[in-house]
Amino acid sequence: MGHVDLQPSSFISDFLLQTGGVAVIDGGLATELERHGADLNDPLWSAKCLLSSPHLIRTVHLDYLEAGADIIITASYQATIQGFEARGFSRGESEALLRKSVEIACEARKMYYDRCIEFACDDSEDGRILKHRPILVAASVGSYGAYLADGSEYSGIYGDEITVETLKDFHRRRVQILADAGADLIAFETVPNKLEAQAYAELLEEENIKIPAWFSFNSKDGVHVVSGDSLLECVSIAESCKKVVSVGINCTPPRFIHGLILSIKKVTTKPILIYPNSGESYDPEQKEWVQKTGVSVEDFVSYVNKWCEVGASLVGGCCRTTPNTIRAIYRTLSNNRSATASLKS
Ligand SMILES: C[S+](C)CC[C@H](N)C(=O)O
Ligand SMILES: N[C@@H](CCS)C(=O)O
Ligand SMILES: [Zn+2]
Repeated sequence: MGHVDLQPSSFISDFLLQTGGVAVIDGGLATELERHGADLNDPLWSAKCLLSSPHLIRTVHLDYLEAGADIIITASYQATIQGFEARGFSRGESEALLRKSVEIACEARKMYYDRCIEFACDDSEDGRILKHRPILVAASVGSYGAYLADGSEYSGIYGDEITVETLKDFHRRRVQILADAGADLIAFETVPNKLEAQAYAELLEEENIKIPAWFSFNSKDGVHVVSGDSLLECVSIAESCKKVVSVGINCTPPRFIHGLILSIKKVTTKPILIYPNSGESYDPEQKEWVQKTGVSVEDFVSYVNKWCEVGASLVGGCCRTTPNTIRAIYRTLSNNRSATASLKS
């Protein structure tokens, strides 16, 4: 990926030095797969495409890189060994599918670099950003609630039977496989409650996971994480874990982000990441979004500089955001980023 130090403490700060102070995360992966015609009404949701259309996943990763993303997130959000086994795959086949999610993203990065050499230009006439730069592949780990495939990652209510140990057992092998598959970091995404944050932090330490991680929580009131647990307590768990290199918020309406960054800043010294959704709401029964309840790309992007001013260092989009959103974020940030880079040179 370039010359980024692999020490957790400086991993993101070194990367940010190379990106001009702020890094761009990609946008909704499942959203784009659906926009290209994939039917995700399935317990595996976006992970279904690892079986049916890996080429489409690669295309979407490439589209995000050409829109200016510095970090792409793999299609493993709802890819679990338990979910694949329920589909009739063997343990070995299920593990291979997890690895495949990382391989696809790495292939897209390689193809992108090849295109940069072929068409060398920072901003081509057709709007593609073909700029050789360090690119990180983040291996997505969606929550236990995502595996339940009923929208539980938006409630975070797992019931009394689910404990830290249950969650560690659920995620252990999956995290080990993804960590050894060639990704640069693990993206624990859409973390809905404190219990799961605790389980991830313990797994990172106990399993001696060799790559760093980020923790990204979701909120539906701008104050707590979705379960109602304290955001500050959740962020503090991330703050205490040396292997966590960034902490923040994803898949949360843009209107809450400003306040959430101000809260997070009180309890972390780590770089803050945010990749909100469009603000639309999700119907878990139909597995569909309630359209037109969110904000336009223009409104979304109008917040971006403010989010950075108050402390966000990595900015992208989650569900219902597209390469257009990411291109607009890239453009909004690029003036600031080149100014920072020239000050440092
Ligand atoms: C982030 S939500 C839109 C993911 C989808 C959910 N786990 C489902 O299977 O419906
Ligand atoms: N990385 C996942 C997150 C879903 S909340 C996606 O973009 O589909
Ligand atoms: Zn999302």
